[in-house]
Amino acid sequence: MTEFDYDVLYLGSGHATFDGALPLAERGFRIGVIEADRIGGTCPNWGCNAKVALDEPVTLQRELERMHGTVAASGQIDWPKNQAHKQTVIEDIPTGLADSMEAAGIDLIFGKGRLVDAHTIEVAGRTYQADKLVIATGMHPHILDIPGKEYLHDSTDFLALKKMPKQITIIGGGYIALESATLANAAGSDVTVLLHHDRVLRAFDPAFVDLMVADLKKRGVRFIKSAQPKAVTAAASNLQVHTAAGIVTTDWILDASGRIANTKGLGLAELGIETNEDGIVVNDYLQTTVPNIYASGDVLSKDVPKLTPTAMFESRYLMHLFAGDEKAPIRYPAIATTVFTSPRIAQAGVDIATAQANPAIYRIVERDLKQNWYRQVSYEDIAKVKLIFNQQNQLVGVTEISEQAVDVVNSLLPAIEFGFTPDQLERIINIFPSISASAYSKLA
Ligand SMILES: Cc1cc2nc3c(=O)[nH]c(=O)nc-3n(C[C@H](O)[C@H](O)[C@H](O)COP(=O)(O)OP(=O)(O)OC[C@H]3O[C@@H](n4cnc5c(N)ncnc54)[C@H](O)[C@@H]3O)c2cc1C
Ligand SMILES: NC(=O)c1ccc[n+]([C@@H]2O[C@H](COP(=O)([O-])OP(=O)(O)OC[C@H]3O[C@@H](n4cnc5c(N)ncnc54)[C@H](O)[C@@H]3O)[C@@H](O)[C@H]2O)c1
Repeated sequence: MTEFDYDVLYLGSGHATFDGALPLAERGFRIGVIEADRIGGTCPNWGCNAKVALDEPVTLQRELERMHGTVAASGQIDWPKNQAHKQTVIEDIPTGLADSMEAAGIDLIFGKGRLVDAHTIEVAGRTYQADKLVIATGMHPHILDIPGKEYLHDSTDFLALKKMPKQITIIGGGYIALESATLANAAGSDVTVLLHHDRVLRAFDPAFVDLMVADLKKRGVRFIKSAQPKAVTAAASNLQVHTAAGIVTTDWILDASGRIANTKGLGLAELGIETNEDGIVVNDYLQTTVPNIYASGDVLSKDVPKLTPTAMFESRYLMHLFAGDEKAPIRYPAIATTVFTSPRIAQAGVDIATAQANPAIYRIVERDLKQNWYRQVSYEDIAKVKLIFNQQNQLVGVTEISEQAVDVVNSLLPAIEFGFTPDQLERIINIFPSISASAYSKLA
């Protein structure tokens, strides 16, 4: 191994890298991390952290609204202040991460990396060699290739808006489209969502998605179905989006039509590393078609959701594999996910579509949580849960729509992942009253 500069060299510094690279370095491995942009990648800089910081006032606004005047406040969001607060909260994260990595002995190499052979990456004319390479280059926003595409903005631009435009048009019906629609609407913008077909958030329970969309419509968000954009033109004081369903006039356009794996320009094809439309193809050990080159995080072609906790799990799996304390293929646990709308929709484990398709295996119990006295404390009016049990009465899946859905799903996750039996469920004594106590009540 000593002929190489490093034991492991990572391309990219996001969660798919640092959650595993750090402990690996602490265990004495020689690690290099190459980063072309900000340390930490999408999640802390242009994703989860930025988004959830901007969303905090929305949660508060909704709670004030539900309290029906118990607390006197307008709930109006001061967008420039919200933006400034978000910036304060996230701006030191890259430095903090870089300091931790350097303190653990990791070499940070800045610049755009490209593989030149199975052990070598070139950055700005210099080459670095390692026994193992990990490609963790993430994804970038897809931008529609239409006339006037220069007027389209991506989620990074949206999360950095200094001033909230009066009118926003959002293209797409995925996580980013719905979260941004919620945020912009709550901040006072007039929001139109252009849908490719007729449904949004296809990975979630359609009945719960309909409830959330109905609430957004009530708040003034306009959804236009089958409105594929064909062109954008500039008028005197605004923009016009020409769609299959007519012309939409707007001040600002967010293109949230998906994200694409960063596989181009890395020299992958030259090395015979297989890729497809979804990313880099790997085996169950996250190994590419070149045995000493691995891939991790969003850049992977995979069946599990492309989320931060998935990237973290993969980077830690590789850490254990490289350190020799893991020999088995990767085995993903139940992965919890939410869309940060208001109310949220969160889910984990077996999903509703699978449960409905297999009634002999799964039993779905639906509860309207408005009847739950604890939810009445915070006047939760859109609050429903679907619990999925197997034939042994073990909880195998949950999906909830409510303001507190994230905490409910997180608190039920151990029961799902470890297959708690009814007897074990009875032994769980949560703090009372609390959301976890409410989530676990009547499960056994
Ligand atoms: C707006 C938004 C909101 C999101 N919200 C959530 C959320 O709430 N919860 C959640 O779980 N997930 C969320 N996600 C998804 C989450 O951000 C990703 O799943 C996660 O960041 C993936 O980590 P990664 O390390 O695989 O990729 P990234 O974090 O994208 O890191 C890849 C890194 O590689 C670098 N890189 C790329 N090419 C090269 C090269 N050639 N040389 C050197 N460096 C290179 C990039 O600059 C980048 O820093 C969100 C994503 C977006 C866009
Ligand atoms: N809360 C979270 O965990 C969170 C939040 C944001 C993003 N993310 C992650 O980031 C990734 C990207 O999110 P996203 O919302 O960009 O993607 P997405 O795949 O969730 O949604 C893309 C949307 O664009 C639409 N679309 C696709 N092609 C189109 C076209 N040509 N014209 C018009 N519309 C088109 C799709 O129908 C879909 O509704 C996802 O993998 C997601 O896991 C997660």
